[in-house]
Amino acid sequence: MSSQKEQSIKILETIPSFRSWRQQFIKQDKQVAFVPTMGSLHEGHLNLVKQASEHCPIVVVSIFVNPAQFGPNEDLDKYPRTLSHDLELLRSLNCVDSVFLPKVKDIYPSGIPLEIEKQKGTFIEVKGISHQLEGTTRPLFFRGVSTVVAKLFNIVQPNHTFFGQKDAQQCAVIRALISDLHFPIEMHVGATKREHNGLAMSSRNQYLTPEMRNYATALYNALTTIKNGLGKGERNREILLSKGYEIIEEATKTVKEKNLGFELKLDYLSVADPTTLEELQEIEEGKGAIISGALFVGTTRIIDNLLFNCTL
Ligand SMILES: Nc1ncnc2c1ncn2[C@@H]1O[C@H](COP(=O)(O)OP(=O)(O)OP(=O)(O)O)[C@@H](O)[C@H]1O
Ligand SMILES: CC(C)(CO)[C@@H](O)C(=O)[O-]
Ligand code: BAL
Repeated sequence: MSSQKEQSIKILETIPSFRSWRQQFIKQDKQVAFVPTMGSLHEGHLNLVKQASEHCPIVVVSIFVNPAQFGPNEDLDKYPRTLSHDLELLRSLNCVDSVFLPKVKDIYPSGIPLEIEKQKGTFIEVKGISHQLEGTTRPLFFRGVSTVVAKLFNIVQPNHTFFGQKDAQQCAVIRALISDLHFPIEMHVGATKREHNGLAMSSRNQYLTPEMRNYATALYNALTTIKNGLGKGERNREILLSKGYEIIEEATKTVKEKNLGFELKLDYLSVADPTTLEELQEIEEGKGAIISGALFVGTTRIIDNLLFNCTL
């Protein structure tokens, strides 16, 4: 079965061609698993695809760099686009049935200028959990993600969908979107894949030199220290966070002293309620927490999170 899949991976670039291909599995009553991505694939993505293939006989991956989730001053133009390598990787898995590669003009028929005042058409916002944490620095990010994911769900009509824990708030937002819009889709969250030094894999790691990648681990180390503190019974927010700040400060100082030609700058560290995503003042027994953060490594912003006694 696998070598057959390798040969017959269906590359579909239009919505009608995708819909028409999808139709056969409705007739055959075959379940479809869907992994949405922005391409530039790495082990984190591939692991989600493998999990998808364990759940359903049919696996669909989309590759679409979604303009609506980029701010006007973010990296839409330089976001890595490595389509032929991505397809090679997906073929090597022998479990992907179709790769959906929609065009911007088809997903956004009214156009998609990055300035919100100029935008036209339909947008989806999951209120209450889109504007804290990542939403503070990227206020339109989850509106863009929610909109494109809803559109992709309507086109792909998956039975199961797979998202990565690395983007924890995105998982919370998509779970709410599925529930609020009554999509008949079961959501799964795959564990974060990491480099050997702990750095969470991310397409944007390509922007980092090996030295930057080395110092970027300060974020993971800070989150791990906070989680270990919780594990040892510490429940005071300030004490927990201060240990994380210390690690970031030390790395920031070293990078400055060594004059490495870039800076580390902390965006935030957070210990938040897994349901409301609001900051926790006291971490109550049995409640759990999402420990997360974002760090600028030069101009590249990396994110990461760890879960304490909770799931997404
Ligand atoms: N290290 C990882 N481990 C597990 N899943 C991941 C990892 N990185 C990304 N994913 C998941 O893959 C899916 C597609 O993500 P995306 O294409 O944006 O890649 P990315 O590496 O997160 O890129 P970016 O640099 O934009 O953050 C998302 O569900 C995301 O959470
Ligand atoms: C879910 C997603 C594919 C929507 O563009 C993107 O936010 C991502 O890759 O995490
Ligand atoms: N995985 C998140 C996509 C983004 O940062 O735009």
